[in-house]
Amino acid sequence: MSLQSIKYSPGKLEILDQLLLPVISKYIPVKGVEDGWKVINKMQVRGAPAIAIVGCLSLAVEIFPEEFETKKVLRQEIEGKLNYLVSARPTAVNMKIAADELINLANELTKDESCTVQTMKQKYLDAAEGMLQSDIADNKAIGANGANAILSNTQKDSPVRVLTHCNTGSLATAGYGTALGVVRKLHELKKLEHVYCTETRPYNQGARLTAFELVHDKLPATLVLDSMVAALLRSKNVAGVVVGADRVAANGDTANKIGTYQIAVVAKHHGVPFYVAAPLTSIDLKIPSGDHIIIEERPDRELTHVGEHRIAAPGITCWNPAFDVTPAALITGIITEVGVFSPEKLREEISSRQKETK
Ligand SMILES: CSC[C@@H](O)[C@@H](O)C(=O)COP(=O)(O)O
Repeated sequence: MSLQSIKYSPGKLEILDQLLLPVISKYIPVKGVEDGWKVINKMQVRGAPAIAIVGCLSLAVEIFPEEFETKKVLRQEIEGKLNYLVSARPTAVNMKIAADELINLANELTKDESCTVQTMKQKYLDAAEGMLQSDIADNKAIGANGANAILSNTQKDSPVRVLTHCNTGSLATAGYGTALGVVRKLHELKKLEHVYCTETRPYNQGARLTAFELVHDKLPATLVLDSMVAALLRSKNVAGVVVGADRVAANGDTANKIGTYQIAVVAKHHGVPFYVAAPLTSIDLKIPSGDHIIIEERPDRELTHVGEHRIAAPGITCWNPAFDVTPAALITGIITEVGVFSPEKLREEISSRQKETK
């Protein structure tokens, strides 16, 4: 069984504390929105889809035991608290899209005279819980679409070597993963010769989390440092790079974990296809390009220390953007649950489908 980052039952939410992995596997309770904001901001839970699911479920467990006098009060609670959760980490769009969707639902139910306040609360709980189920199904579809795209660029019957960055697996989602879902699907099809995962400094999502998942699930895998990617693509016959996304703009520019951009540049130089795997909930058609994406900057300590151990010279200043933007021109295809699209086709293909799914 693959790792489970989020455990939920009505009124109870726990997350696997990703700051402690891979040394300690410990679930911690999330009792409400304040806890939800903190675990997202501290990165005890991280990965764009997992952030959104935990955020919305943290409000679900908070309102579960509460009684609301009117629908207006409940609606204000939903709007205020979801917007607060959006502020925990600004780059990934999934929490914002989920918040907007749930606030719309609350607005509609407030207007609907046949709906009681109890029914309105239950509908919020159902919608938040539904995100857990739909995320896994979407990831499986992304896995199948992505494996197919990578294999279609190669000689059909030979297993492939791929490279991935950061952690996009079960730990970053409700399960299975996006880019790591593509890797998992290749393995299920017996078409994965090898996966290379980058260390992903400074937070080491690759070395700590992706490597943990790959070892746990017994996939043929090797860890490389971020600085080894050019050497790797030159010498190891890698068939494709597949990474996740925190926000894809309408023109296909993609914000993802810092270091993604330079991998895309290196992939272009070596003629290696570069894929972004992202659910529709990571695609932000409201912004025309990556220039409009706010990049979160995190504390210097992530660069100067590994755990409690200082590795940088005291007194040095640091720059620590958590994400970078890969220009669409470097992206071969964006793998979604509804198909694989070139950046140029993204807006046209996705706009109707995002509406359909609402
Ligand atoms: C399916 S996870 C997609 C992205 O969120 C992932 O690639 C990433 O950049 C995670 O960053 P993180 O800072 O660990 O939340």
